[in-house]
Amino acid sequence: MPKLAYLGPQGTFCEAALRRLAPDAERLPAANVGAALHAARTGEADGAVVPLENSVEGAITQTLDELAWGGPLLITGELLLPVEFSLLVRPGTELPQIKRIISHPAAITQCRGYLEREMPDALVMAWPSTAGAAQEVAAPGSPYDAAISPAIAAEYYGLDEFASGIGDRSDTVTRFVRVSPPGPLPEPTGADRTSLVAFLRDDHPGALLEMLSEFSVRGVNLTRIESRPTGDGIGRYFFHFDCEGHVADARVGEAISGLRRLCADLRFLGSYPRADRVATQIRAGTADDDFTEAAGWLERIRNGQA
Ligand SMILES: O=C(O)C(=O)Cc1ccccc1
Repeated sequence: MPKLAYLGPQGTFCEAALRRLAPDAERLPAANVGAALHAARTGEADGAVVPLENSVEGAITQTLDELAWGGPLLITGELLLPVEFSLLVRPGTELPQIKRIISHPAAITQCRGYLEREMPDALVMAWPSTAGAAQEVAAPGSPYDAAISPAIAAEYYGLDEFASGIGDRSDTVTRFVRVSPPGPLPEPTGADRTSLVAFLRDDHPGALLEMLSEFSVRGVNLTRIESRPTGDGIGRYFFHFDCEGHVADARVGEAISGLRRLCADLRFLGSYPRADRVATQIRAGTADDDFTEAAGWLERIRNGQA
C-alpha cells in the first residue's frame, strides 16, 4: 500500500482528490504543498498529491514553481475535482462577529463576490489550506472567526456551516496531480498528457514562437501554457507546457527533442493518463508509423537507395 503525502490536514480538497486517485493509499497530511513534495522527494512518502490549477483562478503557482525548481519529481496521474466552498464558524457565531476570515488563497479569490457582498468589512487572510483554516478557527482562543473550507471539515473540526456554495461560480474544478520520485513512466493509453518546463537559452524575437513551432509542426496540441518569472528581474520568464500525448509517441518525443536543442534547460515533468480520458486526435502524417516511414525513407536516401 503506497504512502502518499498531501496538503493537509484531513478535510482539504486535496485529501478528497487523493482518496479518488489512490483509494487504497495510506495518507500522510503535510502542512503545505512544499512539505508534501518534500516528503515525496526524501522517501518519507512514496509520492504526493498536490493542487496544480483551478478552472477559475488558474495556476497554483507554488506547485508550479516547486515542480520547476525543486528536486526532480514526475507527474504520474491527474484528477479533476469539482470544488464547492462553505463558510465554517464556531457554533453560535452570528454575522456581526465574523471579522477575521482565513483560507487557502485559491479559495479566497474564488469567493470574492460573496465576501464583498455579505461581509465587506471583514479581514480576509491566507492560510496554507482550507481545512487547516477550519482547524485553526476551531482551536480554543483562535483570533479567527471563520474559514472558507469544504463542508466536510465542519464535521471533522466541530464547526457550523454558516453558508454553503459561496464560490463565485458553481462549476469550479481543480486539477490535482499525483507526483512520484523519478522512475518508470505510466504506460501510454492513447489519452495522455505530457508536462514540461522550458528555460530559454536567450531572449530574442520569436523565442516563444520557436518553442511553440516544435509542437505545431509535429501536430502536437498544447493544453496549457504558463509563463513564470525566473526571479532574475522584470521580463525574465520560463514556461510550463502541457501537451497532448505521451513521450513514447514519436511526435511528442521529437517535439521534446527539438525543444531540448532550443532551450538552455528543459525539465520533463512526466507523461500520464488524462483525467478526462479524451483520446488524442492524431493529425494526418503525425502517427508513429509516419515517423518510422519517413526515417526509413531518409535512411535509404542517405545510403543511395532512393
Ligand atoms: O486547501 C485545500 O483544500 C486544497 O486542496 C487547495 C485548494 C484550495 C482551493 C481550491 C482548490 C484547492
